[in-house]
Formats: sequence, structure tokens, C-alpha cells
Amino acid sequence: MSNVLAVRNVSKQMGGRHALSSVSFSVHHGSIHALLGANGSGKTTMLRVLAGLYRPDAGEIDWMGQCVLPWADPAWRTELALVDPLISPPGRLTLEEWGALGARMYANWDEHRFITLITNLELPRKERIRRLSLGMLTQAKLAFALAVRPRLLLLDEPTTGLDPVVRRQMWQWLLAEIADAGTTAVLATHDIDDMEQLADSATVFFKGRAVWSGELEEAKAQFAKVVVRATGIRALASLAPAVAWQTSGHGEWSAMVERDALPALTAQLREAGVNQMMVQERLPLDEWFRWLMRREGYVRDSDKIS
Ligand SMILES: Nc1ncnc2c1ncn2[C@@H]1O[C@H](COP(=O)(O)OP(=O)(O)OP(=O)(O)O)[C@@H](O)[C@H]1O
Repeated sequence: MSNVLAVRNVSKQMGGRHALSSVSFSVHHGSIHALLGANGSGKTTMLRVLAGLYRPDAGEIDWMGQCVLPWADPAWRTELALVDPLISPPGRLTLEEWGALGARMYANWDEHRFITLITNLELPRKERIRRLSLGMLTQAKLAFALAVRPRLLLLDEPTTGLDPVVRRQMWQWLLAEIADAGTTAVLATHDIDDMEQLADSATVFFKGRAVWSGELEEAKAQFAKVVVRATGIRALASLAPAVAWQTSGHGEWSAMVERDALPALTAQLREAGVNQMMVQERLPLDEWFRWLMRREGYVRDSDKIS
């Protein structure tokens, strides 16, 4: 698969802080790329830079091998759609009027599609946008984004506030769009389950840095987990090449280790007299993400990590 989008060393200060610090990642054509990370780690800023709303302080963005300057290129902006929870159309407009605006702004605007989607969602076409519920507004924004027929779809927590039925329907529409039109999507999300089902690849942000980027299949194999029943594990923890130890509180300890360091860890455990251990070589993505954050030093007291 070829890369269609390449972000190279993009930095952006927001309010005197490094919201993005030399971020690089690339996205395959027609794939869904997830942006993951703790609150305030830079995901929204990255999407807004890609959408041309923010001008980065440094770095480059390539689209199909050509360097683009999204903040300075109105033509680029008509090729993409951004769904951002904090950016909404004027509340005085009706959905129909907003659609008419879309037709003027976007070269590939698909009016039939917009009307079909909002009809299927049972959204009131003649109601002013300010009278829609939060979930209805989110649905309308997604319908609008799909009617743009974008080449690049940028989604910031796009299903927040949607009921489970509509949420599933939205994902089906988005997947169909991506499959039919070859659209590429970049999706910021905290929902690892959604991401596991939808995304092909991901970039993980921490304090404005991209601390991991790659295919999700690689992510699952990045760490291994070793579970042991043992005492004196605190002494072991300082010797073994584990990223961290964690206890369930019932005498069972688990260590997360980078896949390459697994043989060294199991050897050390055997030397220390621990002969019974369970090794899990592929981790579910939620565990992978938690361990990755732990490696970066993002821990909360409730994690109960030694
Ligand atoms: N308009 C702004 N003015 C000042 N600082 C900002 C502004 N927008 C974002 N920031 C800062 O930039 C950093 C990155 O914020 P951003 O919204 O990109 O994070 P995020 O990963 O999307 O977070 P969340 O998961 O909570 O939505 C944070 O430290 C935030 O406080």
C-alpha cells in the first residue's frame, strides 16, 4: 500500500506550550489512521493543522507526494472534511440552508447524498441548527462531511454523544465511504474498541510528541506479558528488563516487556527460581495502549503499579 499523507516534523505552540513537537507519521491511501493519546496530548491540534485551521511553526505535510501548505491553500481545504466537536455551523441556519452552503463551498458536493443521509437519520431539515440536540448535531456534521465526498476525512471524536444504534450506523457509512471512494481518514479517538475494529494504523501522542506510529498488527506484538505467582517480586523488578510490574492483589504479578527483551526477562525469572510463568505474546490493543503510556511515564495512582 502506498502512503498518501506524510506528516514530517510538524511543531506547533499553543498558549506558550508545545502542543506538537516535531510530529511525524504517514498514512496509507484508503486507510483509517487513528490518533490516540491522553487528554491534551495534541490530537486535535494535529487534525486542525491538517485541516488548514492552524499554521504549524515548523514541519511539512505531503499529500500524494507533493508538499502542501494547508493553511495557505483554499483548494486543499475543499478536498477535505473535518468533523470537530468544537466547530459547528451557524446555529441560525437550517440543515437545508447549511447544505446549500456546502454546495457553494465544495466542488464535489453531493446534495443528493446529504439529503438522503439526513433523511435516513430522521434529522429535521427545516429546523434551525441551534435547536438540534448534541447528538443530532454530531450526526448532521458527519452527514455533511460525507456529502463533501472528501479525499481526506478528518474526524475528531466523531461519535461522542451518539446513541449506540446511530454510532454503529455511522461507522458503517464511514467504512462504506472509505471502501467505495478510496477516501483516507484520520481519526482522533479515545475509544480503543472502536479503533481496534476500524483503524488500520495509528499514531500515539504524549505531551505533543508522537511516541509510536505504525500498523495496529505491529502494536499487538510490541509488548509481551509475563504472569507469575511469586513473592519478592519487587527485588526482581529492579533486575528484570521489564517496562513495569503490576499486581492483581492476589499474589499474581504481571510484567510487561518489549517483545525483544522477553527472552532476557524469562531467563532472569528462571534464575531467580520462578519456574511457573504464563507468557502472552500478543496483547489486546487496550493493554498495549496502557503499557505504552506507562512506558512514557503516564501513570495514575489507581494503576497500582509497583
Ligand atoms: N486555543 C488554545 N490555546 C492555548 N492552548 C491550547 C489551545 N488549544 C489547545 N491548547 C493546548 O494544546 C495542547 C494540546 O491540546 P489538544 O486539544 O490538541 O489535545 P487533545 O489530544 O486533542 O486532547 P483531548 O483528548 O483532551 O481532546 C494542550 O496542552 C492544550 O492545553
